[in-house]
Amino acid sequence: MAALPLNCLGRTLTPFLYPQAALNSALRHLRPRAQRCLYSTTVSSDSSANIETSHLNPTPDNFSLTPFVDRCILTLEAGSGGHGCVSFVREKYIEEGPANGGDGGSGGNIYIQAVRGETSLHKLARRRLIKAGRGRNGQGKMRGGERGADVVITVPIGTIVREISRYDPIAEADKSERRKAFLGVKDTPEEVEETEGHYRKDKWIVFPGTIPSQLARMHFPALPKSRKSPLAALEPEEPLWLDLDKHMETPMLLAAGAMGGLGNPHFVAPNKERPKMATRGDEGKKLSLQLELKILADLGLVGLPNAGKSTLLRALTNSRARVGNWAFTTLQPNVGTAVLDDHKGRPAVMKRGRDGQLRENFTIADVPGLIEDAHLDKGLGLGFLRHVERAATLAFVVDLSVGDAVATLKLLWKEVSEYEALRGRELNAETERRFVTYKPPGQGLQGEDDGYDEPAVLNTSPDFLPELSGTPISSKPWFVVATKADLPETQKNYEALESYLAEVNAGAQPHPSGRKNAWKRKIHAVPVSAIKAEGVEVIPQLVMDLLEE
Ligand SMILES: Nc1nc2c(ncn2[C@@H]2O[C@H](COP(=O)(O)OP(=O)(O)OP(=O)(O)O)[C@@H](O)[C@H]2O)c(=O)[nH]1
Ligand SMILES: [Mg+2]
Repeated sequence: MAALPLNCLGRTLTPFLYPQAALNSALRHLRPRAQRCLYSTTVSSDSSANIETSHLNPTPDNFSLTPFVDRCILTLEAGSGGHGCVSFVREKYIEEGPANGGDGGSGGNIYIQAVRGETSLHKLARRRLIKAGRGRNGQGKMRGGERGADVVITVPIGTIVREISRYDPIAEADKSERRKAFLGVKDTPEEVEETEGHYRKDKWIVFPGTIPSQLARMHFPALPKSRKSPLAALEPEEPLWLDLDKHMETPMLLAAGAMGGLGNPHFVAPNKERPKMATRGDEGKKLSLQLELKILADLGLVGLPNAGKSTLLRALTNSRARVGNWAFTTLQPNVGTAVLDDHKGRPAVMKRGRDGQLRENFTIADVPGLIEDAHLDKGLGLGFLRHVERAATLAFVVDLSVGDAVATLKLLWKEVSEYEALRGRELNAETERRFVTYKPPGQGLQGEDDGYDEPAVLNTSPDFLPELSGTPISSKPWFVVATKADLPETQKNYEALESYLAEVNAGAQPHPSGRKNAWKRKIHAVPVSAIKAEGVEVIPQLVMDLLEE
């Protein structure tokens, strides 16, 4: 103990108080920095059973499970407008003052914002219906109503928003008017009567205490046109199709609130100085949306069940993913962040990301294991392959202690590339379906031979295009992590894998994906023992190099 250099002891843990901790800290200092798990040097024969439980070899109940939902359907309702007010000036010596009812406040808007730190859609999935606040009614003395409260929906980065349906009362009214104008249909006398001169319960507010017989005698002006909120110009084009793949500093408008009703001063006319009516606020628009989260990690782990993916995630990050010696321990994706520092506050790897920013960390997505025919939705396959689809780089995790590593790698690639082909076919079929076919005039709306046809819109399909992933999976940079290298008799398996990859690199063997334009600049194999955290320290540097490509 006395022979240990004092400067290598922890500053707060003195040997006097914590002899064991000080000893450990000193030993860590004496160990060589890079502990690359090279086969010749660090193969050991003890199995995981002999390794005592630790962060990397936890007991099956030592894990933290964060709620995770990656799809949900939401109904959004923008705020309705408040009603206008019917009121008159009332002061001493002014018995019958002029109208002074304020306008109703506009309804609240609905915004969406993708933020760092959110990882799942479970909170939204639980809510289902999200409503913005209604505008308050106008008040006397020309006081306008307060605006309704806005709502900001925060979603994780990587969320795709698709519109299922929408109901916009103003657009509907507009459409039917345009239709009438096109067909040259005049309003029927009853309709004219209903809009001008008569009371409509759904449109007008009258002076409190007005009795029906007075109502029948009252003359109402023509209904003012519904007003669009000025903010509506900022709404994205319909149908909504958003891929929120970046952190957003400011929220983005999805649905603007409706306008409030007009107070009674709006209806003052030369022969009518004290109008006793105001209009009701408009109804807010309703949107039904489908949200889908496709994790955007820097590194995606692909492997068979029980290969050791979650252990590898634990070794590289602070994650507490569940680890267990059985297949399908992981049932939902885990995302961990690997911090690139040397535990002294300085970066261990200095790299700039694609946006030119210095990277301090990178994210790793551990998804449930793939089995044969995962692309046909066997096992937990298809649901989670889409999280792999958007990872920037891939690590194929191969268990050296079970079966032929080369065959396993080929099987994994087969599943991944079948999935890619499936997506490609879906996309082609959808593109064909969306070609607009010419319809001669006269074959307009079904069942009505009125010659009016909706203007041709390209996006009329109720279900939308599957989104284009940036890069095809086979073009992503990838490497192989050969894990469980601490187990006996895994060396041969690793050597076979290494020589196979050397042949692929040299072009003597085809790429395991079977595609021509697949990425194969220099495919690395990294032997590791995740359970002992040996060999894993080369992975951050490798990932950062690949991310730069
Ligand atoms: N000896 C040894 N055992 C390991 C190593 N990595 C993982 N294991 C063990 O392998 C078993 C499976 O590990 P997991 O990390 O749960 O495997 P997984 O790939 O996440 O499995 P699924 O979630 O079911 O797909 C556990 O018992 C681990 O302790 C390793 O490097 N060496
Ligand atoms: Mg797992």
